[in-house]
Amino acid sequence: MLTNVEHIGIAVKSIAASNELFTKLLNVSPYKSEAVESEGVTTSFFRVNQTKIELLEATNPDSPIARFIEKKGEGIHHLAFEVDDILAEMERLQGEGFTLLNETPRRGADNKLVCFLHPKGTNGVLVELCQEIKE
Ligand SMILES: CC[C@H](C(=O)O)C(=O)SCCNC(=O)CCNC(=O)[C@H](O)C(C)(C)COP(=O)(O)OP(=O)(O)OC[C@H]1O[C@@H](n2cnc3c(N)ncnc32)[C@H](O)[C@@H]1OP(=O)(O)O
Ligand SMILES: [Co+2]
Repeated sequence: MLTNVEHIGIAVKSIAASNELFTKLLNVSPYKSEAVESEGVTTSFFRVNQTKIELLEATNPDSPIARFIEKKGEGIHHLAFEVDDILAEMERLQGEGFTLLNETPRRGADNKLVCFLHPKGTNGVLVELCQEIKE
Protein backbone atom coordinates (compact mmCIF):
# COMPACT_ATOMS: atom_id res chain seq x y z
CA MET A 1 0.00 0.00 0.00
CA LEU A 2 1.23 3.55 -0.76
CA THR A 3 1.29 5.43 2.52
CA ASN A 4 2.51 8.95 1.65
CA VAL A 5 4.64 11.06 -0.67
CA GLU A 6 8.14 10.16 0.57
CA HIS A 7 10.03 12.79 -1.43
CA ILE A 8 9.97 15.01 -4.49
CA GLY A 9 13.06 14.52 -6.67
CA ILE A 10 14.50 17.62 -8.34
CA ALA A 11 17.18 17.39 -11.06
CA VAL A 12 19.84 20.06 -10.66
CA LYS A 13 23.09 20.89 -12.47
CA SER A 14 25.01 21.72 -9.31
CA ILE A 15 24.08 20.41 -5.88
CA ALA A 16 26.37 22.99 -4.27
CA ALA A 17 24.54 25.89 -5.90
CA SER A 18 21.11 24.31 -5.35
CA ASN A 19 21.88 23.51 -1.70
CA GLU A 20 22.43 27.23 -1.18
CA LEU A 21 19.25 28.13 -3.04
CA PHE A 22 17.03 25.57 -1.25
CA THR A 23 18.52 26.43 2.14
CA LYS A 24 17.39 30.03 1.55
CA LEU A 25 14.04 28.95 0.09
CA LEU A 26 13.15 26.40 2.79
CA ASN A 27 14.99 28.15 5.63
CA VAL A 28 16.52 24.81 6.62
CA SER A 29 19.86 23.12 5.80
CA PRO A 30 20.12 19.72 4.03
CA TYR A 31 20.10 16.85 6.54
CA LYS A 32 21.97 14.39 4.34
CA SER A 33 24.11 14.21 1.21
CA GLU A 34 24.60 10.78 -0.35
CA ALA A 35 25.96 9.41 -3.64
CA VAL A 36 24.14 6.48 -5.27
CA GLU A 37 26.72 5.17 -7.74
CA SER A 38 24.32 2.65 -9.30
CA GLU A 39 22.09 5.55 -10.34
CA GLY A 40 24.93 7.87 -11.36
CA VAL A 41 23.73 10.53 -8.93
CA THR A 42 24.70 12.42 -5.85
CA THR A 43 21.79 13.53 -3.71
CA SER A 44 21.05 16.10 -1.02
CA PHE A 45 17.98 15.82 1.23
CA PHE A 46 15.95 18.58 2.88
CA ARG A 47 13.05 18.04 5.30
CA VAL A 48 10.22 20.53 5.89
CA ASN A 49 7.92 18.88 8.46
CA GLN A 50 6.66 15.72 6.71
CA THR A 51 7.85 16.81 3.25
CA LYS A 52 11.25 15.79 1.86
CA ILE A 53 13.00 17.32 -1.12
CA GLU A 54 15.71 15.29 -2.86
CA LEU A 55 18.12 17.26 -5.03
CA LEU A 56 19.89 15.11 -7.62
CA GLU A 57 23.05 15.92 -9.59
CA ALA A 58 24.41 13.56 -12.26
CA THR A 59 27.84 12.05 -11.58
CA ASN A 60 28.28 10.82 -15.16
CA PRO A 61 26.90 11.76 -18.59
CA ASP A 62 24.91 8.48 -18.86
CA SER A 63 23.05 9.17 -15.64
CA PRO A 64 19.24 9.45 -15.96
CA ILE A 65 19.63 12.91 -14.40
CA ALA A 66 22.14 14.01 -17.05
CA ARG A 67 19.79 12.83 -19.81
CA PHE A 68 16.82 14.51 -18.16
CA ILE A 69 18.60 17.86 -17.82
CA GLU A 70 19.90 17.58 -21.40
CA LYS A 71 16.31 17.13 -22.63
CA LYS A 72 14.20 19.15 -20.20
CA GLY A 73 16.56 21.29 -18.12
CA GLU A 74 16.54 21.47 -14.30
CA GLY A 75 13.26 20.79 -12.52
CA ILE A 76 10.99 18.27 -10.86
CA HIS A 77 12.25 14.83 -11.88
CA HIS A 78 10.12 12.34 -9.92
CA LEU A 79 7.54 11.77 -7.25
CA ALA A 80 8.44 9.13 -4.66
CA PHE A 81 5.80 7.29 -2.62
CA GLU A 82 6.49 5.39 0.57
CA VAL A 83 5.19 1.81 0.50
CA ASP A 84 4.99 -0.65 3.37
CA ASP A 85 5.69 -3.72 1.20
CA ILE A 86 7.52 -2.88 -2.05
CA LEU A 87 7.33 -6.41 -3.47
CA ALA A 88 3.56 -6.58 -2.95
CA GLU A 89 3.13 -3.08 -4.42
CA MET A 90 5.29 -3.95 -7.46
CA GLU A 91 3.19 -7.05 -8.06
CA ARG A 92 -0.07 -5.09 -7.66
CA LEU A 93 1.04 -2.32 -10.02
CA GLN A 94 2.35 -4.78 -12.60
CA GLY A 95 -1.06 -6.49 -12.43
CA GLU A 96 -2.67 -3.09 -13.05
CA GLY A 97 -0.62 -2.73 -16.24
CA PHE A 98 2.04 -0.27 -15.10
CA THR A 99 5.57 -0.75 -16.50
CA LEU A 100 8.17 -1.38 -13.79
CA LEU A 101 11.64 -0.10 -14.65
CA ASN A 102 13.31 -2.68 -12.45
CA GLU A 103 12.24 -6.26 -11.84
CA THR A 104 13.50 -6.40 -8.29
CA PRO A 105 13.79 -3.58 -5.77
CA ARG A 106 17.19 -1.88 -5.77
CA ARG A 107 19.09 0.07 -3.14
CA GLY A 108 18.25 3.75 -3.21
CA ALA A 109 19.35 6.73 -1.13
CA ASP A 110 18.30 7.51 2.45
CA ASN A 111 18.19 3.84 3.48
CA LYS A 112 15.48 2.76 1.06
CA LEU A 113 14.67 -0.04 -1.36
CA VAL A 114 13.29 1.54 -4.53
CA CYS A 115 11.53 0.73 -7.79
CA PHE A 116 10.53 3.10 -10.62
CA LEU A 117 7.50 3.08 -12.96
CA HIS A 118 7.88 4.24 -16.55
CA PRO A 119 6.49 7.78 -16.93
CA LYS A 120 4.80 6.83 -20.20
CA GLY A 121 2.28 4.87 -18.15
CA THR A 122 1.76 7.45 -15.41
CA ASN A 123 0.68 10.58 -17.29
CA GLY A 124 4.28 11.67 -17.80
CA VAL A 125 5.24 11.54 -14.09
CA LEU A 126 8.22 9.38 -13.15
CA VAL A 127 7.03 7.53 -10.02
CA GLU A 128 9.37 5.98 -7.49
CA LEU A 129 8.32 3.48 -4.81
CA CYS A 130 10.38 3.56 -1.61
CA GLN A 131 10.42 1.11 1.29
CA GLU A 132 12.44 1.91 4.41
CA ILE A 133 15.16 -0.73 4.99
CA LYS A 134 14.69 -1.92 8.57
CA GLU A 135 18.17 -2.80 9.91
C1 LIG B 1 17.62 5.70 -6.35
C2 LIG B 1 18.35 6.90 -5.82
C3 LIG B 1 17.40 8.07 -5.63
C4 LIG B 1 16.40 7.72 -4.54
O1 LIG B 1 15.41 8.43 -4.36
O2 LIG B 1 16.71 6.77 -3.79
C5 LIG B 1 16.71 8.45 -6.90
O3 LIG B 1 15.59 8.93 -6.93
S1 LIG B 1 17.66 8.20 -8.31
C6 LIG B 1 16.73 9.02 -9.61
C7 LIG B 1 17.43 8.75 -10.93
N1 LIG B 1 17.14 7.41 -11.39
C8 LIG B 1 16.11 7.19 -12.23
O4 LIG B 1 15.42 8.09 -12.68
C9 LIG B 1 15.86 5.74 -12.59
C10 LIG B 1 14.58 5.59 -13.40
N2 LIG B 1 14.67 6.34 -14.64
C11 LIG B 1 14.89 5.71 -15.85
O5 LIG B 1 14.98 4.49 -15.94
C12 LIG B 1 14.98 6.60 -17.07
O6 LIG B 1 15.32 7.91 -16.66
C13 LIG B 1 13.66 6.67 -17.90
C14 LIG B 1 13.30 5.26 -18.40
C15 LIG B 1 12.52 7.25 -17.10
C16 LIG B 1 13.91 7.56 -19.10
O7 LIG B 1 15.03 7.02 -19.74
P1 LIG B 1 15.84 7.89 -20.82
O8 LIG B 1 15.97 9.28 -20.34
O9 LIG B 1 17.08 7.16 -21.19
O10 LIG B 1 14.91 7.77 -22.05
P2 LIG B 1 14.27 8.92 -22.87
O11 LIG B 1 15.05 10.17 -22.78
O12 LIG B 1 14.03 8.32 -24.21
O13 LIG B 1 12.88 9.10 -22.13
C17 LIG B 1 11.78 8.29 -22.50
C18 LIG B 1 10.57 9.17 -22.35
O14 LIG B 1 10.38 9.43 -20.94
C19 LIG B 1 10.43 10.82 -20.73
N3 LIG B 1 11.09 11.02 -19.46
C20 LIG B 1 12.37 10.76 -19.14
N4 LIG B 1 12.62 11.05 -17.85
C21 LIG B 1 11.45 11.54 -17.36
C22 LIG B 1 11.03 12.03 -16.09
N5 LIG B 1 11.89 12.07 -15.05
N6 LIG B 1 9.76 12.45 -15.91
C23 LIG B 1 8.88 12.40 -16.96
N7 LIG B 1 9.19 11.94 -18.21
C24 LIG B 1 10.47 11.52 -18.37
C25 LIG B 1 11.22 11.41 -21.89
O15 LIG B 1 10.88 12.76 -22.05
C26 LIG B 1 10.75 10.52 -23.01
O16 LIG B 1 9.46 10.94 -23.42
P3 LIG B 1 9.27 11.49 -24.90
O17 LIG B 1 7.84 11.90 -24.96
O18 LIG B 1 9.63 10.31 -25.79
O19 LIG B 1 10.26 12.63 -25.03
CO1 LIG C 1 14.22 9.61 -5.45
